[in-house]
Amino acid sequence: MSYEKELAAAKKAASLAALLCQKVQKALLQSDIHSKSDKSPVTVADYGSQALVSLVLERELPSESFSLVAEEDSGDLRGNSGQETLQRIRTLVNDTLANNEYSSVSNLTTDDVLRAIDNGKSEGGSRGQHWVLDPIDGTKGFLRGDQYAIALALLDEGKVVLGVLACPNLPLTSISGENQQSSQDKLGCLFFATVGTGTYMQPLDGSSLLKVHVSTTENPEEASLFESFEAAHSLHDLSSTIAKKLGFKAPPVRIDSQAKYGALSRGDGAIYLRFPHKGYREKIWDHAAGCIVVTEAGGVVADAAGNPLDFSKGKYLDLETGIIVTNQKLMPLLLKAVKESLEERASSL
Ligand SMILES: Nc1ncnc2c1ncn2[C@@H]1O[C@H](COP(=O)(O)O)[C@@H](OP(=O)(O)O)[C@H]1O
Ligand SMILES: [Mg+2]
Ligand SMILES: [Mg+2]
Ligand SMILES: [Mg+2]
Repeated sequence: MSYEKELAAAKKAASLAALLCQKVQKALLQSDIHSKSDKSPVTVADYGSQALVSLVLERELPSESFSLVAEEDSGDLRGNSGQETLQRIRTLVNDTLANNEYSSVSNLTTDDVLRAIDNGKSEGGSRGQHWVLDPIDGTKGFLRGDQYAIALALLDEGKVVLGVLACPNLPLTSISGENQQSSQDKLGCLFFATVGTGTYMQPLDGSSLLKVHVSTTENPEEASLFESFEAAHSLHDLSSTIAKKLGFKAPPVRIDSQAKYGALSRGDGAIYLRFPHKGYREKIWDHAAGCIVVTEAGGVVADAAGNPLDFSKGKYLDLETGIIVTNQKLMPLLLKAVKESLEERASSL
């Protein structure tokens, strides 16, 4: 089955959401940032992005069975304290629609916006098709002015069949360790993949198209390792033990969001390691798009036991703690180093 129509709609939706996020990041007001019940941050851009993607997908792909599993919900926007924020989201969404090809639907009410956000309430699963959305992945990076991604994927019978990653702050050129970033670098990448057809990258303005491949290096000494910027999201000391075992020379590249998967898909680095603290449960929207972007570029994504990720179990990924991403040649070596490091860590605790 081809997913051409779905891909075109997903690229449109993610690109439009990226425009909204860029506008907010440029002029971030303190009043735009809120704390969710789990204390994680959420901004008007997270909500606005979710509403836009939901609206564009529904409009481009009319279907009775539209299902979206997305990170945010409208709960905090419905009370009195949420009204000002809701108005701001509505203005952002309407302005973004009006300035693009959707001017005829840019008169949304606050109820329309709440409904669009809550469209993302599906639970996913192993039957039928479900869209999976992280409207801003890396909200902490977004707030720092660093990396973030709009991550959109499609599940069909429990498998990821399409993924789009919009990374507004990612340079179009490599971010590998030895490449010093310069302020001249052009920013803004869109990665996309459908099952069986490879991974492509284009500038967010759509001006050119490039097929990308993961690094084919077998030698960790010449490779970069990616991990979360936030130490609370991944055990930096554990990845450093693994890196030492493998003989990595370069320090890790720490960046936020699924931009890591995008950068890996074009060979900027060779390994991405993610080891959350005990008890954390990974959500499907944090990995679905990134996973297909890397695998279609020739890479492998696995949990710490070497099993592929299973996206068919609802909102959560059910896995052996840890996510590891690399090319086919390095995976056996990496799994061995991960296993040894985890055993050493367990015996020292
Ligand atoms: N304690 C924790 N351990 C691991 N991941 C966490 C975490 N708390 C939040 N996250 C997830 O880490 C994501 C960001 O990943 P990264 O560290 O690679 O930038 C967050 O996505 P959001 O920013 O969409 O909420 C969130 O889902
Ligand atoms: Mg979040
Ligand atoms: Mg996320
Ligand atoms: Mg998010």
